[in-house]
Amino acid sequence: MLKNEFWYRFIREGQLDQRHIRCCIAESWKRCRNKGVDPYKGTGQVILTQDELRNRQANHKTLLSAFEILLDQLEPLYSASNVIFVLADQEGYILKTGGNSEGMEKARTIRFVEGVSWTEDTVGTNAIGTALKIEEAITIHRTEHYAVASQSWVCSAVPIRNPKGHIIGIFNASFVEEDRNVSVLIPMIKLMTCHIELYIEKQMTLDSLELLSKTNFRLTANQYPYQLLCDQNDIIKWVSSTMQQEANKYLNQSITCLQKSPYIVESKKKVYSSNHGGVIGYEIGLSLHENGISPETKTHLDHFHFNGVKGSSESFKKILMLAHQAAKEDVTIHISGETGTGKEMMARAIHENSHRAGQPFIAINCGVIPKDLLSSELFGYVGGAYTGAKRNGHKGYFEQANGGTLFLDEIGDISYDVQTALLRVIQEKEIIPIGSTKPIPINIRIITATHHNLKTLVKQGHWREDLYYRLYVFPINLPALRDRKEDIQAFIDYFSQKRGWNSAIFSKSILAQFMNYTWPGNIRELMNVLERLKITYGDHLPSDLSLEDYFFSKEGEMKSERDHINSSADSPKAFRDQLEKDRIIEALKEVNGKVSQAAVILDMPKSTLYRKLRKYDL
Ligand SMILES: Nc1ncnc2c1ncn2[C@@H]1O[C@H](COP(=O)(O)OP(=O)(O)OP(=O)(O)O)[C@@H](O)[C@H]1O
Repeated sequence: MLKNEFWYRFIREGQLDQRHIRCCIAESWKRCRNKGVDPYKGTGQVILTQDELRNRQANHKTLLSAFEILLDQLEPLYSASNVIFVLADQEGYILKTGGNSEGMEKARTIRFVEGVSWTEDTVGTNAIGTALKIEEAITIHRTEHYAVASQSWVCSAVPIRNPKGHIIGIFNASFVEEDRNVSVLIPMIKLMTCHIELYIEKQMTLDSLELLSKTNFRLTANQYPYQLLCDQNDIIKWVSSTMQQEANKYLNQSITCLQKSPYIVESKKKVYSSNHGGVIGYEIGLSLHENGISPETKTHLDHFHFNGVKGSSESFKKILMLAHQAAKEDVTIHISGETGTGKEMMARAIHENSHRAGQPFIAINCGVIPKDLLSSELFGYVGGAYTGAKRNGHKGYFEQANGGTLFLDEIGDISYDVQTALLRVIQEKEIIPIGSTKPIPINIRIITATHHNLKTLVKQGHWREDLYYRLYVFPINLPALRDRKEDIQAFIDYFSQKRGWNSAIFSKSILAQFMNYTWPGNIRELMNVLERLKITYGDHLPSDLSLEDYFFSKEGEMKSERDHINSSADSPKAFRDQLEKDRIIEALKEVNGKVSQAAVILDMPKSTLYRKLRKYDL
């Protein structure tokens, strides 16, 4: 049987002789038949306009350069034979052809030329179209082509991939000679394709470097406070200093990640290479959504379960939004904020809204555990590890929290040695209890908190920079109560209701004093003041009562205290401690020294209160 008899049988009768037709060809013919491709046509039919072709070529500048450089080098090869080389894009449009002039002339007769679509759907089974379909290199011999127009050709095509493995084009070699040894064709073209891919990779690195050198772009800087640079593939490569805090979240992510962010893309402008004139990336100008919350996230906020006052202030809504995102992503979180702003409460809420809910949540205040005991408390020890150790050893907090969340409060207070050990645990995801050699795998989310400015501690050399970056992955900065005063009424209602008090008894004058005060002890102090008023007056709160004696500090003193807090890294702790000590004394006085009752008033476990009594020598 003549070779094209198999083709005739399929076209006329739909018969496929599996012994003589390669499987990949049989599959392709079936696809062509299903798509209704006309086997008696098969010359190029779908043709781009000049402008469309120019646009496609501009979008594939690097690919074209690589192809043209290769063509120059292949000149001795094609001048001696009628081979032609074809570059197509990832959609099968021919971007460029080159090679033997006689071969090019023949190619023109079937419209195998620039700007023409050369897919299976348009011209039937062919090397370019079928290679795109099966995502593999393929040679199509003469009558294996579905359409007669191409049946005097032998063509080989290899997909060109970018460094991520995505197909960005096709490199094809075609010729019309009868008796050529085609077995070397595919390896040869694969080698050439490798050259193209290496060239593209090198060029992408150079483009990336050039893009980063353009970070001082001014065009959008005055217009938009937030800016990004993306590479050609829309991957974020640089964020402006106004977004620096969130750099970790966005760098090397696709720009589509902004859809769930508080930012809106306002402008996108091409960045051209000064070297080759092609597009190397985009300048993106951003603005904030109204209230800094994207509409999508806003609808999700209600689903974040928070066991306390959410309030209505925009500042806290933003925090809830961040917490909601953080809860879903299992990232390491650092919560900062003044004393009593609800850092532990937020850490717990994040845990409860995460996939780790139901697993342990362990909260430790690193600041109150004696420095020499902290390591053994965190990492545990085996029996007989050191003098004074428990006989059966001790399970450290890391192990206790395994599977869940470990909240390390006052992380700024830990020693350099503990920092080193902590870094190791984060990197290795295992702990080795003191006195043991056997590592225990650990799978937890770490949330840290501090009133210190960790960055300052790093600058001063007290804190390991590498650990800082490990912990500071997702920062959440809780607002002070004075910055969310619109929530004060909600807090009054909440705490009053919890203690069975009617919040309607607060006169306008008392509420005004609440609103005018600066709340250095934040929510905890507000809770305390309410508690003391309740104990003192019950339901008979005088409407003209002056709260001066109930507030931690008079307004004048308060201001200087706050200035003091802001000016030094160490003083807030002393200030906080004083505040806490005063609270404890007050509570004890009120219940005639009964620790368990004082613990209820102070809203802390009895064991914590005992620890604090020791700490403050009470
Ligand atoms: N949004 C809220 N709704 C109701 N109660 C809250 C809220 N935020 C905090 N509280 C209460 O305020 C008190 C202080 O909160 P928390 O201990 O979480 O603060 P903190 O910032 O961790 O304090 P510190 O820095 O002193 O450790 C707790 O009794 C907590 O229950």
